[in-house]
Amino acid sequence: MKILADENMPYVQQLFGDLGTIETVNGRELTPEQVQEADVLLVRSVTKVNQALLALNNKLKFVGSATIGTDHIDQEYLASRNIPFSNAPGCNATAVGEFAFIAMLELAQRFNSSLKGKVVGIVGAGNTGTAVAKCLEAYGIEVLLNDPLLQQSGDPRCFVSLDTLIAKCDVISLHVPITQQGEHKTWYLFDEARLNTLAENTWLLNCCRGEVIDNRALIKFKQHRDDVKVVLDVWEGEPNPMEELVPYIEFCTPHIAGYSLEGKARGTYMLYQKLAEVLKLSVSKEMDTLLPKLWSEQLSIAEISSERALLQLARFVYDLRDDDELFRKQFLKSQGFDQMRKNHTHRREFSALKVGNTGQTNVNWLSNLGFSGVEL
Ligand SMILES: NC(=O)c1ccc[n+]([C@@H]2O[C@H](COP(=O)([O-])OP(=O)(O)OC[C@H]3O[C@@H](n4cnc5c(N)ncnc54)[C@H](O)[C@@H]3O)[C@@H](O)[C@H]2O)c1
Ligand SMILES: O=C(O)[C@H](O)[C@H](O)COP(=O)(O)O
Repeated sequence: MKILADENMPYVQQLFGDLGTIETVNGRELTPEQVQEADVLLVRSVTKVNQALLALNNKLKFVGSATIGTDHIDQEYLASRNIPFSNAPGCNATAVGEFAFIAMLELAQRFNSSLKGKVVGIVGAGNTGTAVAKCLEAYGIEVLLNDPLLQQSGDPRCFVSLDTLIAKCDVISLHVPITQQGEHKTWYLFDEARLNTLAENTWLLNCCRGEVIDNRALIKFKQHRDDVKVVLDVWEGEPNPMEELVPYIEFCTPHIAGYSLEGKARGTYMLYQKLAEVLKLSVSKEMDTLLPKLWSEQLSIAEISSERALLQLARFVYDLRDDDELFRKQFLKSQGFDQMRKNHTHRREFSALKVGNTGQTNVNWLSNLGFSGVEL
């Protein structure tokens, strides 16, 4: 069996090695000729899987995408050819949640403000939006949710309209899929008109898909609204963000909010489980055996006495400033955006850090935030 896998997918050899021959490929540049002989195709978000890509292949038994988003997959076409497909819902939700939380702490530090006391609005309350809310609520932040689809489906949480969220929130974090049709389409959800409704001093974060914000309109908006601060992990026209936009953005990253080691491993592992199901094989491998051990058992804290101290702890896990600095140096170079993604050192999730409590009792909330080993 020939298994074609994106080169940016960790643990493919360990999980799929027994099942066939693995060939790794540059997902962005994959051609129909390369796919021709594949029995299994494992991709990430940069590969458009459609009729054009699969035109020469008549033996494909499974397509898997180790991602949450599925906008790069023509699922109707796969179904028409009876090719089973699976993505990896939720695989990197914790990574995105922690990324957005850390970015908010960084913004607070940069603008001599405090995240504590702000109201945060989450647009799209699925896996990643809920993961952000979990971090914020653990830290005692008030969160408002907007998700008309979940609201209509009877989700028992409390929801508000997007207009109310914009009016009431100091911080807005976007977590919707990209959709181009229907009543709740998200393409340019934040267009010029909506950007102009943002309250003074709003912080806006986008960790979902670039085209949820009209990036040209954002440039125009920022030219006269310096009070609004923006964090972008995703960009219209990836891998080529608009050059004029970058100077207006507080923290820039190349679509790596979901790039925790755990998140990527979970993505590959979920495809392994799905392929085993499709091929009627038993699942013989455990995900936990793939990951390195807990990161540190040494870190003992008396208490997190201030938001600054919390940021220090967060930076120990992931220092967003490093990626931002590298992004500004690299994004205009040929393949700069993709090289940064390819070479990204996977950060660990909070759960990989075992924090020892040296006796104080007021650090219990850190375990709600996701850290391991915090005890009363
Ligand atoms: N930056 C990254 O690395 C990264 C990582 C993971 C996911 N993503 C992106 O984030 C998206 C969301 O991921 P998820 O796991 O939370 O997906 P999800 O499907 O669990 O949740 C998305 C939610 O958005 C809601 N929604 C859809 N249209 C909406 C609208 N117009 N207004 C408000 N809510 C709306 C849906 O009802 C759903 O509950 C993915 O589709 C993917 O494109 C990016
Ligand atoms: O949809 C997702 O899960 C993310 O956007 C994904 O993690 C992006 O990373 P990529 O698949 O492009 O490596």
